[in-house]
Amino acid sequence: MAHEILTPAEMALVDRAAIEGGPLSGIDLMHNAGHAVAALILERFSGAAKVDVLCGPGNNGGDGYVVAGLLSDAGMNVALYAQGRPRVGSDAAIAARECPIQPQPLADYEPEAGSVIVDALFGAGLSKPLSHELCRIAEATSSRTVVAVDLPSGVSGETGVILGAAFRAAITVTFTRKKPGHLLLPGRDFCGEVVVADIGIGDRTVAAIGSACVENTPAAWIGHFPAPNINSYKYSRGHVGVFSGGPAATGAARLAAMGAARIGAGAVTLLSPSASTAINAAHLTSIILREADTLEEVLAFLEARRPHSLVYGPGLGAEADAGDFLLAMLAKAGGLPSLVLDADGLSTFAGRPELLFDALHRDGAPATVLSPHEGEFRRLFPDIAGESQISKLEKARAAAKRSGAVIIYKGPDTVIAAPSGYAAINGNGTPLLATAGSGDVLSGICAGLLAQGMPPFEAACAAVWAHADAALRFGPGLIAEDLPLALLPTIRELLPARQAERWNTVFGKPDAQTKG
Ligand SMILES: NC(=O)C1=CN([C@@H]2O[C@H](COP(=O)(O)OP(=O)(O)OC[C@H]3O[C@@H](n4cnc5c(N)ncnc54)[C@H](OP(=O)(O)O)[C@@H]3O)[C@@H](O)[C@H]2O)[C@@H](O)CC1
Ligand SMILES: Nc1ncnc2c1ncn2[C@@H]1O[C@H](COP(=O)(O)OP(=O)(O)O)[C@@H](O)[C@H]1O
Ligand SMILES: [K+]
Repeated sequence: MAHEILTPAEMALVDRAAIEGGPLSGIDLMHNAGHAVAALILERFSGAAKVDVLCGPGNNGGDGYVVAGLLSDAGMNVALYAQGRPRVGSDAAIAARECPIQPQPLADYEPEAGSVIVDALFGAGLSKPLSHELCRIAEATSSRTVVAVDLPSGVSGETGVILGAAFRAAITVTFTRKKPGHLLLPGRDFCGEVVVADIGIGDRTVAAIGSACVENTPAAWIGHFPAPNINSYKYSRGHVGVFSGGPAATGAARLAAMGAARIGAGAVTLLSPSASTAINAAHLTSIILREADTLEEVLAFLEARRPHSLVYGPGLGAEADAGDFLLAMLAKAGGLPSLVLDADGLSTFAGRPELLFDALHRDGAPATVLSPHEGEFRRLFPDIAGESQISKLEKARAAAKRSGAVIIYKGPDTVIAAPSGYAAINGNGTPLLATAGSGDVLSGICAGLLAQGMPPFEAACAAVWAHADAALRFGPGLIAEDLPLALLPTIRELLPARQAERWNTVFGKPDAQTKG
């Protein structure tokens, strides 16, 4: 799969394996990397008055020397500024020797208007915060056009964290695969457009490293995306149960219900306390309404209607009784359908999360997706949230392992992680989603996909991607009520893609394996 995300350490292993396996040597790869960056600059910025190439002491700097030589050969006005000389015998030292331009000391560098700046200071090897001098240069270039080689210097490729300060790139050209720092915030914000260049390392060499992380694109889950069969009927297409809150908080559950219905669940039942029945009835048409005040009434519904998934949390109130009710349901219901816990269904376990985790690890526990935003994550996993050294990716993985559930760790850089450690980082998030109730719709979309038989990790990934894609297509002015209907263009493109995937399967390409 060509959508793996590699940590800098994994990338170094891939580089080494490629060099050892041949036919390309380290300097060949560096030439290819430099070619990719130079070609992009010639394509996009050939009219620039000048190109200033800033080179560091390692192989990132080596790429910079190649870029400088190529652009100069192509007739551009190039100046080179270097910090430190490459280590004798390194590929970067070869590249520096081959470069026809004499480097000037980086300390003398002052950006000029009209120049394009190539940041080839540090990439995967960034090991400490930028010095004061480099912070000054990063700051001085912040309003200029910067093309970053591999990563903007100062961005941690592993975590996306900024070490001291970072260059703000218009375009980042990285090699072979993206790194977490290209997708996780704040790094993503410093990368600008990210271009992944092929420098001659084959997919097999990458696959052999066994990265357990992908970028969340349809390629990661389209093989599991549900499509109705010709003989489907409403309940076989997927039946979702959504728990409604009390009379003052019913909207959240209705948003989830509409999300589930629009993503293709054939039937959605809103389980409503009797006090909320009238208000829910006044707002619902195709969604089925069922009164349920007690655990017995809920269990009777589960027994009689056998829904395929449940949404528990939006609008329920974060008091302890919401959690107690869920635990009782988990203890009593045999073969509970898959479950999406969101919002109050998470917050109700603040201070006692192990009660939930124990229940989810028990034999016969349902497949569960937890979809916390930052605050809910902190309530359920305070120690993991407080770890300053690990990335959002690693936090989501640790939370999934501990809870036994798939985690959708929401935010502008949503991470989805399975208890196995397999994870995806979402790249299509949009601030248009920062609107009240959009998370409720997401929980419904996820439950709708689960009800249609999508495995939990893939359902979570698909829900996150489709949710953001719908928002992007709808555009400014979006509110949560718009989201279910806004899903239609997204689904209309996904279904033919699913069909094409089926044909690939018929012609021998293996169907996607579940990663959950
Ligand atoms: N053959 C290959 O593998 C290929 C590699 N490729 C390219 O190589 C890049 C990785 O190269 P790399 O491993 O040499 O690391 P790089 O980013 O140059 O930094 C290391 C140097 O910087 C120094 N340093 C670090 N942080 C610092 C700071 N804050 N302030 C000051 N100094 C700092 C660090 O010092 P040290 O930590 O040792 O003290 C060391 O000297 C990768 O991003 C890609 O562009 C491509 O050509 C494709 C083929
Ligand atoms: N700035 C942003 N960029 C991208 N996605 C965002 C942003 N802010 C919020 N989101 C997304 O919007 C949704 C908000 O969910 P949540 O915080 O639970 O809101 P609510 O409780 O109001 O429904 C999540 O899917 C989150 O990832
Ligand atoms: K760089």
